Amino acid sequence: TETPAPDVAGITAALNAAMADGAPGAMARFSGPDGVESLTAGVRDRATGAPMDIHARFRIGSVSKTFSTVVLLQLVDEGRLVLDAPVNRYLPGLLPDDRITVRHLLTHRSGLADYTNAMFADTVPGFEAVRNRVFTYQELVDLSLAEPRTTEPGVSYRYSNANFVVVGMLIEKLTGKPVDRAYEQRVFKPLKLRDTSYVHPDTRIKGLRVRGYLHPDAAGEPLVDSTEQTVSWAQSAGAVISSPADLNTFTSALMRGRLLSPAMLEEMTTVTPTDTTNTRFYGLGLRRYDLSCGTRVYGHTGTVQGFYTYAFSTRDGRRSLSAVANTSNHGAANTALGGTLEAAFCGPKPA
Ligand SMILES: C[C@@H](NC(=O)[C@@H](C)NC(=O)CCCC[C@H](NC(=O)C[NH3+])C(=O)[O-])C(=O)O
Repeated sequence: TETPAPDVAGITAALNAAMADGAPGAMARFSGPDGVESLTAGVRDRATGAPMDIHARFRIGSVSKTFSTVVLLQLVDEGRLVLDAPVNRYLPGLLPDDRITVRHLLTHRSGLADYTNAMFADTVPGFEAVRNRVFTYQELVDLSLAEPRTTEPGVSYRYSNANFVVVGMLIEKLTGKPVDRAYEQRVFKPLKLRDTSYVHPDTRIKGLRVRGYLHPDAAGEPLVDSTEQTVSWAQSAGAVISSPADLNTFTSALMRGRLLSPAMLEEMTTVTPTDTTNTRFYGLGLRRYDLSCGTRVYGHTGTVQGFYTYAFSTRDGRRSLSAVANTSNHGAANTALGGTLEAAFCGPKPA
């Protein structure tokens, strides 16, 4: 089937809708057979009024989970660990259930509770309490284990940041190095992702950056500038910094098979439904969205204080979209931003 050209007006409309729904700014970058479309709206800094800039860097939240998954699956490809082995084989005594496997972590089917629900129940106080804190991986795992399991291992999809905290622990145990070295050597450098970094626990976004603004829970309260934080509450589950172009490069290279063996990429893109709409799926650290035109896109979404992100490619890696809005805790803005996917990959709506 021929690939429709992106609906550029539709992408712009989605960015403007995100702003109408409370984002100070938004931007999107589409890369396809006919070239690149870069679209920006609003501001990247409310104090200075500096306009959104397609080259600026921002926190990608859970899109980090796909970076962590790529590193771990490279280790599987190298025979360093086995997907269906118990996590406790590599991290003895860490988890209270030997039935929890590495695959259960990557598919959010481990049953490990997501400690962020309690941590951020009160959005702004919760954020202020941790924005400068530095957690060890073990402290985050302990927070999760203090809550009941959410499913028997492997039985149901239950999204949890704890899964990708354990993925970070596995990477550090198996490589003998901090996780940032693995990201750098195995993904950032080979793909020349010059705007992408993992600087935990440094709180800054270095270079040209987007400032992020957190919506408080109470309507009418002022936005909170949440740009500087350690993101130590997430680390390998959400602390990567990147840019629109680097995210396009990453998801495209992943789908083109530049990062994993064909067999491993097949494992990663083998999905199960995450809801009953039959359009949203999860593989290994990877979402699949089935769009209205039948196109399937693979990537991840991200939500971290002040930033909503989408980063997706088609299965052949020939078309990629990344989009960010510099707000969070405001679902309407996130849904509006998600409209960039249909516009980018399905083209103009039939009249
Ligand atoms: C869902 C998303 N997950 C992620 O990106 C991870 C890293 N983020 C979270 O789990 C949300 C933490 C709270 C954000 C805060 N919300 C609150 O504080 C709510 N009380 C905010 O919106 O900034 C994904 O996988 O797409």
